[in-house]
Amino acid sequence: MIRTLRAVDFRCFSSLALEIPEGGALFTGDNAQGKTSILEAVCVLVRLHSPRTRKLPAMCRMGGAGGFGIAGEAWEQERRVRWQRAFDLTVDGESRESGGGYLADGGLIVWMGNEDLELVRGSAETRRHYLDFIGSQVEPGYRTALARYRRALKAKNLLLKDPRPREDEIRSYEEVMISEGTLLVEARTRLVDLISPRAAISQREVSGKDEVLGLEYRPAGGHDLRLALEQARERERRQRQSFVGPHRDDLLLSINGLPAGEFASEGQQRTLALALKLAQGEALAAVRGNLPVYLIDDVFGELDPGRRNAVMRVLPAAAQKWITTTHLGWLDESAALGEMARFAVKAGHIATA
Ligand SMILES: Nc1ncnc2c1ncn2[C@@H]1O[C@H](COP(=O)(O)OP(=O)(O)OP(=O)(O)O)[C@@H](O)[C@H]1O
Repeated sequence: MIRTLRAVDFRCFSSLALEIPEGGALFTGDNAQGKTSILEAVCVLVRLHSPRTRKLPAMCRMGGAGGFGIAGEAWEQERRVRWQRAFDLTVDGESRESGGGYLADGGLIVWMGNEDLELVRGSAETRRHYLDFIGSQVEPGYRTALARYRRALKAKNLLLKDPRPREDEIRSYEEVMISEGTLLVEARTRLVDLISPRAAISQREVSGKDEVLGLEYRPAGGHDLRLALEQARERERRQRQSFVGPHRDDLLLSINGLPAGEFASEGQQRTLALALKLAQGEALAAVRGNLPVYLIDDVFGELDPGRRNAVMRVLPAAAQKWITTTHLGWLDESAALGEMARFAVKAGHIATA
């Protein structure tokens, strides 16, 4: 878990210093005061990644020196991230030369935010990312298989666009796609088996109703990628595009047997997105043997008070939670929140609430 967080010139904060108890913290404040930025800083400190942007300069405080720094004690290591055109990373005072080296012994986090609604409403790509994120954390070899598959796919697509495609070369890239793609399909099948029952329970608990959640993994090339590629060969050559393989997979989501993106109410869709993230957290905890830190960014606004309080109850009691919300009037104070600090956030300043 995370004990301290410090930041300099990050988003709207010229400087920020927090001590967080085991249970976590609740951050309240009006819109545009800096609540999300605090959670984003944690995400960058732990995973070198922001769920809001891929553009690192966007995180440097406007009017600052053109860089940012974030540091803190996370999982008993003192981590420090500095960025100014490039990363400067240290763990316990030792420099880490690469992002991979920095991340190798970092902790686990689960980000829950309103943008998760895209998991239900958005394209299949969002759901593939969701699976890939879990796969990379819990399946040995997943990240490597994905990288090799993507490289081979890119090369094949380039060759298909060539006015005189070289069939031998295309076939050799297809061999890589078949071997790595088969690993991905097998791993994604296992992941969906791991997540499904957990997500289904969360859906019922958060909704407080008998909402039956269905997750169905749909591999675009079926379970026999070689056969699927053979069958698609003519069409792929004609249209100069790759149509089959894990880059076209989807995860079909349904509630009470109906496709969730088209039929579920907004509240049900939001609950489903939360259920997927709660399942992600449980899957990470089950396989890796330690609890992730939950970063929960203002997901409550659009849920009815029953569902809001149910989310609080369903979150693992022992996990550290960092929660932002515009107000706490709805919170059932009798819920076992554990020891959580409370802060009020106003115009880039934080005060104990
Ligand atoms: N690089 C930056 N430098 C300075 N300010 C920034 C930067 N990026 C964003 N901001 C501003 O920081 C403020 C806080 O943004 P943040 O998203 O953290 O607010 P929030 O409290 O989570 O709001 P909401 O409740 O609306 O989600 C906003 O006014 C935003 O425009």
